[in-house]
Amino acid sequence: MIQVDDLTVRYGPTTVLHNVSFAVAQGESFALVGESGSGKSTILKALAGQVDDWSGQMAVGGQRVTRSSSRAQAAQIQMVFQDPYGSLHPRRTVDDALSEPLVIHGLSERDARVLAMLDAVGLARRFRFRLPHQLSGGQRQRVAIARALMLSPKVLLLDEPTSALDVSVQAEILNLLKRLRAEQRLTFLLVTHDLPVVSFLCDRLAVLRAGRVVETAGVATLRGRALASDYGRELLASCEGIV
Ligand SMILES: Nc1ncnc2c1ncn2[C@@H]1O[C@H](COP(=O)(O)OP(=O)(O)OP(=O)(O)O)[C@@H](O)[C@H]1O
Repeated sequence: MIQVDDLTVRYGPTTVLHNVSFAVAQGESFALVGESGSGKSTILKALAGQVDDWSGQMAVGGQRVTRSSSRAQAAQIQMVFQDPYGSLHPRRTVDDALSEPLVIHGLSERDARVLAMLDAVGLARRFRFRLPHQLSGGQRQRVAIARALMLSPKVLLLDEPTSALDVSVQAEILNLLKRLRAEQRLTFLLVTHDLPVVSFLCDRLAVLRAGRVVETAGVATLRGRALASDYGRELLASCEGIV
């Protein structure tokens, strides 16, 4: 479903990704882990067409990502960010946020679709006309997830989707993502610092360091604390006892 080959990305004179390659099968949940600045978010941005200076090949659902990917193609890939305040307009209601993708893509039955999506993400219908600041962090993240799913994408790119939330709320959102993935046969590409999140939500992971993939492994290898690379072992040591 996602194929990345030899992806190199530059910001000005600085190369931040060096020949990154990995593949994610349909329905799979794949994590990108690694220290801050290793280039994890840049991979998501490149797949979403938000990076200008790149080389290599990327494809989603068999369609190559190009510098001018079409709107129809973009609808197949949606992003969810760490901080839903960043992605939700402060003066637009939940209803606005969920209706907007439908309006842009000329889709009908907006009322029914918005209500069905509120139900799908476990947000009571009474929140429909609230503003983001009238919601809790977890509720806002449910809205951001709902918005990302409005166009029935095949792939969700998740950038630290729970790291801004309280621990108890993190578990709720992780459970929600797990359920939605199964129900909607989604493919996940997830950026996180949090190895327990990988263990809970993912099938495989790639370990990044300084813009390079140093290891790709199955989640059983992570749970068995058997990552092969030196850096993978360092990451495991930093969360001793909790993976
Ligand atoms: N728009 C930008 N312009 C210039 N440099 C950037 C830009 N965005 C990211 N970078 C740099 O690219 C490198 C990779 O950043 P990226 O955000 O992909 O890392 P990350 O692994 O996701 O880090 P974090 O976990 O902190 O989000 C970093 O050195 C960062 O400073």
